[in-house]
Amino acid sequence: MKITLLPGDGIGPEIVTATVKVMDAAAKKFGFALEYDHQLLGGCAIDAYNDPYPEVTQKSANAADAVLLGAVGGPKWDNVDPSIRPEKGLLRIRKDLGLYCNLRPMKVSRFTAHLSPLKPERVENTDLLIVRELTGGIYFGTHNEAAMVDGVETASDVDLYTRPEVERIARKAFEAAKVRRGKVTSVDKANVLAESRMWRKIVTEMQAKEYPEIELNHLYVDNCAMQLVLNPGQFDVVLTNNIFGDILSDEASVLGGSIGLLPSASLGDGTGLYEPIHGSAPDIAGQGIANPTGTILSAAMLFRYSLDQQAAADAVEAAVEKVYEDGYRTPDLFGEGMTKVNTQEMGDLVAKALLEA
Ligand SMILES: NC(=O)c1ccc[n+]([C@@H]2O[C@H](COP(=O)([O-])OP(=O)(O)OC[C@H]3O[C@@H](n4cnc5c(N)ncnc54)[C@H](O)[C@@H]3O)[C@@H](O)[C@H]2O)c1
Ligand SMILES: CC(C)[C@H](C(=O)O)[C@@H](O)C(=O)O
Ligand SMILES: [Mg+2]
Repeated sequence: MKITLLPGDGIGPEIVTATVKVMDAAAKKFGFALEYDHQLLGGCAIDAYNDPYPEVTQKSANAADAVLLGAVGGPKWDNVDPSIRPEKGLLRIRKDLGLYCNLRPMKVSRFTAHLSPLKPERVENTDLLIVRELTGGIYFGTHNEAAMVDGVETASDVDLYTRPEVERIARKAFEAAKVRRGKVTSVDKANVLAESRMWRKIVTEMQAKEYPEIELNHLYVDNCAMQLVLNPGQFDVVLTNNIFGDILSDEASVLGGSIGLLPSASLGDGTGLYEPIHGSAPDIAGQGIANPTGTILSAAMLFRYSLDQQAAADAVEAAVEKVYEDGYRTPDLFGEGMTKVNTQEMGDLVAKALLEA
């Protein structure tokens, strides 16, 4: 099976290297072959091709069974033309592969709940899935960069959704809720935004017509941000648009102790892309201390959704659990009585636990 590897920038190459060890261990154990094609995306691709999503990467990704991404971006490219920023490369690959559905599961682990910024008893029952629309909304509306309009410097971004875009992502959320705990919370800003009012209307109609067995409630995004801290256990599936999903998933991630733990799957009708939810962490890049767990768990999602290797997916997740149970931690989660490990040691430990299970 062909996997395009896009390590990207900052800590990206470190966490992807650690994850490949785990993927290789899983392939060995479950008897399938993985063929990797390393390509460039983001800042490193700007340096090499003056293009954050060069043609060679496009060809590889489109031909692959799945794509594994580290992260892109960093201060080195902060002042490049906005049309070729590293992040633009990420948006382009999402659009090119038609990855409208971004799944960001957040389950607080019993091994890290005590490191949550909240009291452990407040977070220990948290098990939610953010279903984020990924190829529409304000990220993909017209961007007018700052320019003088009537003598005033002005910039704007258009927030646009169509009915089919809302319906297909809402369907993913309702279907996910069916095999979870049967509840969808749709998050919008319908008290202010026309886009949100249409979103809420469509989601409400779909629940009534097609998913009466699913419990649906709506929250404004500001209230949702507060509820995530106050009572995260109330959420099952959180359905939301591109920008709110981006913000709420970083907020939710840290309830379990570190943003380094959260994986994601970006799915459409073709090749899927898998990446941790965090960025290139320039502040710790090159030190070998980044937590690769979110990327390793993204590889588990890759096995599950793109390669149909369910046993391998379960085994990767179980191996991560075992390594945490045994007390190994990267510095972001290090505490009393734990054994401190670096990025590559964490990858080695998970690979070993998987092979020995
Ligand atoms: N999917 C992506 O490629 C992606 C996602 C988010 C941000 N970015 C980009 O990354 C760059 C940096 O963004 P930022 O600093 O706002 O967010 P970030 O997620 O890179 O970092 C935020 C904080 O979390 C820490 N952190 C992140 N991942 C970690 C890990 N695996 N282990 C331990 N600590 C970790 C960082 O050290 C930092 O303190 C920007 O250029 C941004 O656009 C890329
Ligand atoms: C880097 C950026 C474009 C990206 C996003 O906003 O989608 C990131 O923050 C994410 O969460 O994947
Ligand atoms: Mg983000």
